[in-house]
Amino acid sequence: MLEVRNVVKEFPSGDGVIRPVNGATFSLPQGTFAAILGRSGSGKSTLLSILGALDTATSGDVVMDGTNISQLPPGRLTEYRRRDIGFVFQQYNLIPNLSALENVMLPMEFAGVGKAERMARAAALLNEVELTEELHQRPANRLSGGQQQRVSIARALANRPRLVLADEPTGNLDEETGELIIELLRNLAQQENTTILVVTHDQALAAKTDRRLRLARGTLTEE
Ligand SMILES: Nc1ncnc2c1ncn2[C@@H]1O[C@H](COP(=O)(O)OP(=O)(O)OP(=O)(O)O)[C@@H](O)[C@H]1O
Repeated sequence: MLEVRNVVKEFPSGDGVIRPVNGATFSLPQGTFAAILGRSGSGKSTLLSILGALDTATSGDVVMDGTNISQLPPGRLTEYRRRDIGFVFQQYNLIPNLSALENVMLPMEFAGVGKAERMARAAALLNEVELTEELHQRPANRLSGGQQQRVSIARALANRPRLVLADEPTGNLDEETGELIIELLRNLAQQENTTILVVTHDQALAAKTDRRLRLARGTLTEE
């Protein structure tokens, strides 16, 4: 269960501050597939960074399965990010000179998983995202945008994270490919019992999630 309690994030701005997140409170039971909606500049990426421990909240608490992330020392925070969070980005962020298989194996190497297990898990995940034929292709020259995003989803799931954060994962894809990616995320949330939180502008895609949270003027409302 992910619990977000009264999270506030301020940035200095001129003489004062801006507060793109101003008292966000919600909770997501494990395995939920949820969307965050909101206009450009409404603070969606800021909130995602806080949940993924890439940034810290000004105040408030993020609690994952009873552990208050907001109070972890820096070393434990890195461990939390590495072990419990998977990230999916609009730009895929794959390593161009590594094969699809090697890209998915990499986070497991950082987590200290042995080579045979890394290979087996990476191949199984790439099979789940229907890239069995592309294991040894390199993203840069041989994979389409949709295929690269599927590799990045497999990579995000590599260490069996409790939470996957996806920032506009379909932003660079055509409508049909975008729908396939969302479908895939939904199925994986169920199969792997991972909570998935997707930031999207796309209402049609958001409609496929279990929960929709709208961020406006710093606060979240359930749609
Ligand atoms: N590091 C920072 N320093 C100062 N201001 C910031 C910082 N990061 C974000 N902001 C400001 O916080 C507000 C929210 O930005 P954020 O990127 O979270 O919005 P968003 O909803 O993700 O937007 P988009 O949909 O365009 O990606 C914006 O006004 C932005 O300029």
